[in-house]
Amino acid sequence: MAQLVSTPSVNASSSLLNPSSASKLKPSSIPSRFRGAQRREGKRSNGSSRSRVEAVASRISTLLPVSPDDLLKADEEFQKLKTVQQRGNESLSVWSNPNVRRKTKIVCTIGPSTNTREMIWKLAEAGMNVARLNMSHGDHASHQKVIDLVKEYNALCKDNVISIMLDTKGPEVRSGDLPQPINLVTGQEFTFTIKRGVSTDDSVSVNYDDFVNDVEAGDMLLVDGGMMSLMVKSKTKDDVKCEVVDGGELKSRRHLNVRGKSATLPSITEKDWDDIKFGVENKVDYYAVSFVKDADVVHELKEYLQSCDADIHVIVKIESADSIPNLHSIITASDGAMVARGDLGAELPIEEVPLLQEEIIGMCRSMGKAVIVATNMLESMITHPMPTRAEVSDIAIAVREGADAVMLSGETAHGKHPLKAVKVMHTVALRTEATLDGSEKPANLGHAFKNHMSEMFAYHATMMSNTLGTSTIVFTRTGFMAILLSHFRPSGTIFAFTDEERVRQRLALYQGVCPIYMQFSDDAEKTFAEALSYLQEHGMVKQGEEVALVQSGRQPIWRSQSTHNIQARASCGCCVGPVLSTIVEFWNIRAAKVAKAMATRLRLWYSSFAGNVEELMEIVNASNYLNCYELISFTRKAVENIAPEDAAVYFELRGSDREGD
Ligand SMILES: Nc1ncnc2c1ncn2[C@@H]1O[C@H](COP(=O)(O)OP(=O)(O)O)[C@@H](O)[C@H]1O
Ligand SMILES: C=C(OP(=O)(O)O)C(=O)O
Repeated sequence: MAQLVSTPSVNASSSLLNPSSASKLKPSSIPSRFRGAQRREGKRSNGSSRSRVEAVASRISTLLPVSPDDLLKADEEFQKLKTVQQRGNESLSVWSNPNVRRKTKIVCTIGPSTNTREMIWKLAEAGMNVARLNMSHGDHASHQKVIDLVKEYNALCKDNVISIMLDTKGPEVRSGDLPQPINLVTGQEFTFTIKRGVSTDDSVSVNYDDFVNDVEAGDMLLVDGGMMSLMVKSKTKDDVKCEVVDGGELKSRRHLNVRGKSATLPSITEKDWDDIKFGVENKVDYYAVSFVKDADVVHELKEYLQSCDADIHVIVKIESADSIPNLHSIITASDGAMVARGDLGAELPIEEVPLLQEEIIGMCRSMGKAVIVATNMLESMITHPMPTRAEVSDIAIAVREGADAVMLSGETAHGKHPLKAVKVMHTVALRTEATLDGSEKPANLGHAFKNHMSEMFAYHATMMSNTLGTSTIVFTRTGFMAILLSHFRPSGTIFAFTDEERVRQRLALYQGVCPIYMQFSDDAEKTFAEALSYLQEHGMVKQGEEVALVQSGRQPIWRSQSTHNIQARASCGCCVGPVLSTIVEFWNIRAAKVAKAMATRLRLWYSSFAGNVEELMEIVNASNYLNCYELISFTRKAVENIAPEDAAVYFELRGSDREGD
């Protein structure tokens, strides 16, 4: 069951997000598709917005979509409505905690610079949402310590939560350990050998025996994605002899890629299976699986996880040349993807990376999967306290392209300025988000979800909360509906209340989701009241602010017999009693038949709304598609015409579908 509620919102200030700071932008400095906030500002000061809202709303109510063309026209009208309505109370601005207000999440790789209690705490307070453990480095004992520290933080800190992501080493090829860095000079001869433990001035071990078989004379070897490069000249049984093309300092355990080739090892190696078991024992939230080449490996891992009853989500790292032809099936099989630009830009020509980034983000967004952009985002901050301008732009682009999260690697693992790097990422993401017109019609996820009813439900809930300018509160036991809502990218925050600690921890990765643990009461009103007072106590929602309530679940908290339920409410101050309720329930209404079933099964209860009931019924009777436009225009009229304390309007549609989350 799912449910949506709404009530009037209040502005809160934030240096980056308040309307006055947004209006300081020069119009010409923002591309047109990002000017929504400005358009709204301009219109807001332009006379009575309420009467214009009414005018547009009434036009919408006469334009009932009965064909695809009508839907387009209705959409145009809907866009006009959005530009004139009051949205000074952007729900983004109500988050007092930096982690909460920002929508794009930050993944931090934990390493020698950050693996202490003090640094984990400081990273979390600076904005880290996900702690990444790179199994290419460290041992189980050192990773165990970090996992324990993050869990300790999560247990103590009720209003912030950090996910744990275990990143497998995969079939990567690395040079061996060195007592000290070797200086490679352009033009010199240098040998990589499969013999173990070699480190001289002109040779070093590699960790992969088939390296000699995989490379040919003429291949270009890239160290650390191209920081240094060597041309293969010849090979023997054990050695690959090279000439240094671009020299530099070779340190311990550096990445080696052969330009244009993937290693022939399986994606999950024996070491990876060991690390995966370690992840199961420690109940991590995510695996980031390195060098995935096809969907089979994801199915294999998921089967294994199911066999040991481990509820861990799988993020595929897109970094192998071989993965590109199989992108669609790989992402379909997974819970999300990481654009691992380091290896991707080594296996493929570097100029392909931004194009692939955009394509992978787009694919994940259309398939309802999480997506992370990784590597080199603030690389210069490993040594410098300030980022380059190009790095700042890189973060902004990932945010605009719609990534769920952006990732820091060496910046937080072994950099000199880990906290500054997180703060820069936080500020740039937040600033960029403030220019995005989040009130756009939500993305259509097509048939990405098996549970089509839930998808449609989340779509309309998003539409309604965007139009009314509210945050969303979702009650979820499995996280499903919170994740679904996140994929539709509502303009307001998604406050996800869950009674499962694991779900709370997992949801930290998802764009726009603020996960909160709460025990659900059998009494739905009590649960609502507790959720609202939690948000008010924590300064996340102000008294009188509009909120939208959405509920979903096989074990619903709202009404035991229903599956889906949208409700729009207006509350006065901290009063949670319904002032305006619009409840739409779907039961066994298959997608194609939704419209008719909804209209014919509609029932209406009302009090103090006599004036508009006839009009409402006209809308409903004339329409064979009761959709969000009508709900919204109806809701707005009701809000504007009724004294909030005594209105109670409630209409309901029923079917018998039992799907849910
Ligand atoms: N757990 C760890 N222990 C020691 N060093 C680490 C650890 N994690 C990361 N690092 C260091 O931080 C660097 C950057 O991290 P990352 O990008 O995740 O690694 P890599 O690029 O080597 O795969 C690594 O190359 C390594 O030097
Ligand atoms: C994120 C990446 O993977 P890793 O840090 O494990 O090399 C990458 O290659 O960009």
